[in-house]
Amino acid sequence: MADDFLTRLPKVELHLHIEGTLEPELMFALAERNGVKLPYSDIEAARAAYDFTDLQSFLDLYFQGMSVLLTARDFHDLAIDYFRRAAAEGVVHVEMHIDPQAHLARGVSFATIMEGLLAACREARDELDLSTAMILAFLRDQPAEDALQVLEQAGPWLEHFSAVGLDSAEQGNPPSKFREVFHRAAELGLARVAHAGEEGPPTYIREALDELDVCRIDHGVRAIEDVELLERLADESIVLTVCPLSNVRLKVVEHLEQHSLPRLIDAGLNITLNSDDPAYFGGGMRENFAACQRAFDWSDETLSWLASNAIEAAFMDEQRRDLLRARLAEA
Ligand code: HPA
Ligand SMILES: [Zn+2]
Repeated sequence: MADDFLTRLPKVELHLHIEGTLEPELMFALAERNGVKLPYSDIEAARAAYDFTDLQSFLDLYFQGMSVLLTARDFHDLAIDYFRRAAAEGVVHVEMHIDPQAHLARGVSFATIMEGLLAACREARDELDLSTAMILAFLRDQPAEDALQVLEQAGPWLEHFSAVGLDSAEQGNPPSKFREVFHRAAELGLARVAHAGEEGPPTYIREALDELDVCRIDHGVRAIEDVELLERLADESIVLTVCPLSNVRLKVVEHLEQHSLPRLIDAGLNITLNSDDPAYFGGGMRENFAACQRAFDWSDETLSWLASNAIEAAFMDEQRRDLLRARLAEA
C-alpha cells in the first residue's frame, strides 16, 4: 500500500474534528488510565455501537467518547496517535477543529487542552513532516453568548488558531445566530469557516457566506438543491470541504454512488475531500479518496485536482504550500 498512487498523493485534511479521531482502542486505554466508566463492554462493542441514523445519533456517542480526555497527556496522546496514522497514509497537513466547550463543560481547562495538543503538533512537525493548523469551533446548539466567552478564553492561545468554525447539531441553529462572535473573530484577525448544508437547508449556506463571511463551507452538500446557490459558489470559488464517508455513515446519502459529489464538480465548485471523524466513520483521508475512486470511477487527474484544491485552500505558509505543490507534481 505504501507505494500506491493514493498513498503517495500528498493529502491535505481541511475538515477534521480532533475529538473524532479517538479510536476505541485509545478510548479504552484512557478510560482505564483515568478510571472513567464506558458504556461498552469492550472495543468491538464500541465499534458495533457506531451504527448511526443521523447527525444527532453520532453526536451523542462523540460527546460520550471524549469523556475519557482529562489531562494534557490525554490530549497529546489522542492527537499524536492520529497524526501517526494520518502521516502513514500520506496526509501532509491537517487542519483540526477543536471543541473547547465540550471539555470546559466537564471541568477540563483550556490550558490543559492546548498544552497537550500543541505538544503533539510540534512532534508532528519535527518527527512526521506533518504540518497542522487549528480551528476554534463553537457548538452551535449552545447559546451564542457561550461562544463569545470561549473566544474570550482562547485569548492566550489565539496565535495558534487560524480560524473559527461552527459545528454540532445544525438543524434549528442557523449561522446567523453566531453573527456577533464571527464578527469579533474577524476583528481579531481569524479566518472563518462553518459547517452548513450537511443536514441544514441551502439557506444556511447562504447565511454562512453573507452573515459570517466564511471562506470555506464545511460539508455544503445540500447546495445541490439550489441552482442559484451553486452558481454563486462556483463564481466566488468558495471551497467546500466534503466528507464522503461521513455523509454515508450519517445517512446524508444512502449510498456513496448516489452522492452529489460528481454533480457538484460538474457545476464548477471548488471541492475538497476530507474525513470529518475518521474513528467513527470508517476511514481516514486515503479511504475517503479510495471509496470515491471506486464509487465514481475517478481518474488520477480528478484525484490530483481534489488534492490540489486542498493545498490551495489550506491555512499554511507559502513556503509549505510551494513544497506541497511540488510533491503533488511528483506523485
Ligand atoms: O459532521 C459533523 N457535523 C457537525 N458537527 C460535528 N462534530 C463532529 N463532526 C461533526
Ligand atoms: Zn465536521
